[in-house]
Amino acid sequence: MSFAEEVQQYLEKGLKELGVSLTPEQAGKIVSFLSLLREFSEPLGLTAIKDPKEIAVKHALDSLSVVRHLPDKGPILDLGTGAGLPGMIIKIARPEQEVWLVDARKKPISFLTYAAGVLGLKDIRIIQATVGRKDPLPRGYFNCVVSRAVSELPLLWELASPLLKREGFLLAMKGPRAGEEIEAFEKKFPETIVDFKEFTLPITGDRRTLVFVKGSPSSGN
Ligand SMILES: C[S@@+](CC[C@H](N)C(=O)[O-])C[C@H]1O[C@@H](n2cnc3c(N)ncnc32)[C@H](O)[C@@H]1O
Repeated sequence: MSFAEEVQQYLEKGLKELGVSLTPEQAGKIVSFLSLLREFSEPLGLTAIKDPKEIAVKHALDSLSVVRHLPDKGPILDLGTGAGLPGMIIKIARPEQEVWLVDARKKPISFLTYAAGVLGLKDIRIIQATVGRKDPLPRGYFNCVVSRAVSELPLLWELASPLLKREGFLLAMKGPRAGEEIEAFEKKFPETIVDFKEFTLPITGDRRTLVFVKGSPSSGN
């Protein structure tokens, strides 16, 4: 069985478990993206994961698990997208929504620009910038900033909050032991509204936590 066929099988199985439905075109684009990722992974140092099952679960299904929690409309930013995770998968799952992928490093940004062209994705902005350091991103513009494996919550909130609309929120993708981090965050930022959801990934059963942070209406973020 080819890499793409194997990834597709795991993806189909996992989508059922997640309760997410994609069109055949969207599923095909995800498989194509993961195949490109595998091809360019070693030369560009993009991701250490090579096994089709792990790629399907830890990259695609983990990224897809946030889609139902995203706002239906309005721009979304993936802060520290690296090889496009979760942002590229979100863009494929939400083709009509404006999605921005931002990373400080040049190589992943070149890869993502190429991949977006191959996949024919529209309304996607792929930008090399270090968020927080004279970055060119618009302030108060995004309905959601999503981020995986970039930093602890306090720094993430400091970077994300100026970019969010008043009603926007940060969605931080965390591992199984986010409780202490959330508690410490709430003490440091008592003016924020924090919520979280724990779940297990399909197929592997790995535990994950999604953390949602909003500025309180009176704090102006
Ligand atoms: C461990 S990688 C995670 C990449 C991807 N989100 C994932 O889950 O596979 C962290 C990424 O965040 C990027 N990063 C860290 N701080 C950043 C900042 N302030 N602005 C933009 N990118 C940042 C790094 O360049 C790196 O690519």
